[in-house]
Amino acid sequence: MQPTGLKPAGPFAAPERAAVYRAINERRDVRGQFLPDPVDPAVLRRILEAAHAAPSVGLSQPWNFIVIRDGAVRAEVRRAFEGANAQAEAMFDGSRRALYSQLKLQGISEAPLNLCVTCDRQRGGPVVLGRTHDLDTDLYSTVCAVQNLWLAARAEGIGVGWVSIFRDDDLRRILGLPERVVPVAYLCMGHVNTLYESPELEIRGWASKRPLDEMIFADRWEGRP
Ligand SMILES: Cc1cc2c(cc1C)N(C[C@H](O)[C@H](O)[C@H](O)COP(=O)(O)O)c1[nH]c(=O)[nH]c(=O)c1N2
Repeated sequence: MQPTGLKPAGPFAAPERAAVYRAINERRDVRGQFLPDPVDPAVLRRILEAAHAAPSVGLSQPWNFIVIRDGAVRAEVRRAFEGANAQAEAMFDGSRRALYSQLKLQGISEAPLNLCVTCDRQRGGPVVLGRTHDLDTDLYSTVCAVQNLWLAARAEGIGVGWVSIFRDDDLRRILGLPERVVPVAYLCMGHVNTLYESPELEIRGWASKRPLDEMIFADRWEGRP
């Protein structure tokens, strides 16, 4: 007799597996391909349900989703990006700086929907199972929710672009976040007709994908000390 709550768990049927891997492999970070069409609330709901189904430390579910449609708020966020991006550009030298200045790194105003995924660092109380020795596991949990969201959005034909070039204080002020709440991911979202076949940063010559075999070590760290 199986204990209550268990159900059979075998591999998915081949087309279902293919769909999962397709979503993973065809997910892209979107900056410039957003269409102005609004995102259907039912579609957004499914995408947020996917995010909310993510694993979380001690089942603390530390995330919130701030849904931003207001153009005035987006304009303010866009200004915050411009300020931080000017600082960012100055951190690179020579030809890297020139290339950086040509990259489009956000679609805040073009995307009809922006979403800030936050992490409440006090969710679940003072002691959370699994977070007792690594306080950042609530942040890792929130990132799991972001990845679920990103994959579900791909399956729905909704592009997502993550923007992290902000001064923390700016986002906090604009979105009215209390001290205990961390803005983990600022996402631009909207319908897309086309997506790049590989990461745009690779196509534009900024960075390239590394082979998986370089990433796999056996038993111990095998890279540079
Ligand atoms: C935590 C974090 C933060 C950012 C990003 C991603 C992640 C995970 N990415 C997107 C990033 O550049 C992109 O994921 C990689 O280049 C790989 O491309 P694909 O996502 O596979 O298309 C990103 N992109 C961008 O244009 N502006 C940004 O500020 C950021 N910030």
